[in-house]
Amino acid sequence: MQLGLIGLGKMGGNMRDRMKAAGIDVIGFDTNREISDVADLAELVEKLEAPRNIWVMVPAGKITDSVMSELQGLLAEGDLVIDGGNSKWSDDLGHAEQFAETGVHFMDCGVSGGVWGKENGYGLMCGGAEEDVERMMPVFDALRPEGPREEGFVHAGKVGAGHYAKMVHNGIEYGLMHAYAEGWELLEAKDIVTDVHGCFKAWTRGTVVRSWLLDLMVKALEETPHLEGISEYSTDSGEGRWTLEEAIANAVPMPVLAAALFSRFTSRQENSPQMQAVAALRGQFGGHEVMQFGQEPYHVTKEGQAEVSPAAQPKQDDGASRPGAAKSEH
Ligand SMILES: O=C(CO)[C@H](O)[C@H](O)COP(=O)(O)O
Repeated sequence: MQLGLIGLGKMGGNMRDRMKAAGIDVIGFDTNREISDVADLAELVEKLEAPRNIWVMVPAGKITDSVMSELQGLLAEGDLVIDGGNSKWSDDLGHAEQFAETGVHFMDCGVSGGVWGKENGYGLMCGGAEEDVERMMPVFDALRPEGPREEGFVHAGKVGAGHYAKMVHNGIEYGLMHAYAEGWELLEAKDIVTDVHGCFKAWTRGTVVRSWLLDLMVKALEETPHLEGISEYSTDSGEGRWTLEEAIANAVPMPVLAAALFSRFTSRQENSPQMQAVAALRGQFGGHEVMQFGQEPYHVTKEGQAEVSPAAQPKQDDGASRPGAAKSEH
C-alpha cells in the first residue's frame, strides 16, 4: 500500500519509520527539505498513484487548515485524506464538507503514544465511513501496538468522532498527571517517607494506580530525584480547554480536569493577581496583614511596634524549605 505523509516532525517522522518497517510505501513531505522526500505538496500528489491516500500530521488549527485547502486544489475524486493531528473535532466537520465538494473522502484519527509510539505502537481512534476505515486498515494495523486490534484501535464513529475521543483521552490525561503530581508533592512535603521515588517505583507493579504515566513519573524521578531545576511552567495545546467546553455544553461535571487545567494557567503566573485581591480584601474586612513584595509579613504589637509575624518564620512543616516553595517568599 502507498501513502503520502504530510508532516515529519516528532510524531510524523516516527510514524513514517514504523509504517515503512511494516511494508507501507510512504512518501513523506515536510517543510524541512532535509527530511522530506518531495519538494512540495504538488510533487507529493504527483508521485502518488490514484486513488491516493494521504495522512496529514501537522499542528492543529491554521496549519492544518492551510494544508487541507492546498490539498483540495490538488486532489481528485476518490482520493482519501486522513487528519491524524490533534485537530479540534469540530474542525473535521468543515474539512469533510470541503473535500466532499470534489468527491475526496475524509477521515480523522486521534493518535496517542507520543515519542514512544515508534517502538510501542500508537493508540488510534478514528472517525469516518466504514469503507474508508477498511481502506486505511493496513495503515492502522502498521501503526497500532501489536496484539488484538481492539486493544489499540477503535473506529469511534462518524467523521469527528476520532478527534472527539482523543480530546476526551487528553482530558483524562490531564487529570491523571495531576493526581500523580499532587501525591508526589505531599510525599515530598512530609518527612516520614524517606524514599519517595521508591514509592512511585513500587506502585508500578500490582497496585491499583499502576499505569504508563506512573512509569514515566518514575523515569522522571530517576533522571531528577526531586525534580530539581525543572520549571513549573506548563503550557497546553488546547485539548483540555476543548474538553472542558464540551463538559459545559453537555452539563457533564468535570472538576478534576478543570482543576488540572487551571493549575497549568497558575503555573504560568509569576504572581497571582486573584490572590493579591484576596489578600487585599482580607486586609480590608479583617485588618489582616497584607504583605508587600519583598517585605516580611508583619503585625502591629500592643505597644504599636511593627514586628515580623511568627507565621512568616520558616517552620519545618510550612514548606518554605521544600522544592517549589519559592512563591512563599512573597
Ligand atoms: O496528545 C498528546 C498526548 O496524548 C500531546 O502530547 C498533547 O500535546 C498533550 O496535550 P497538552 O499539550 O495540552 O498537554
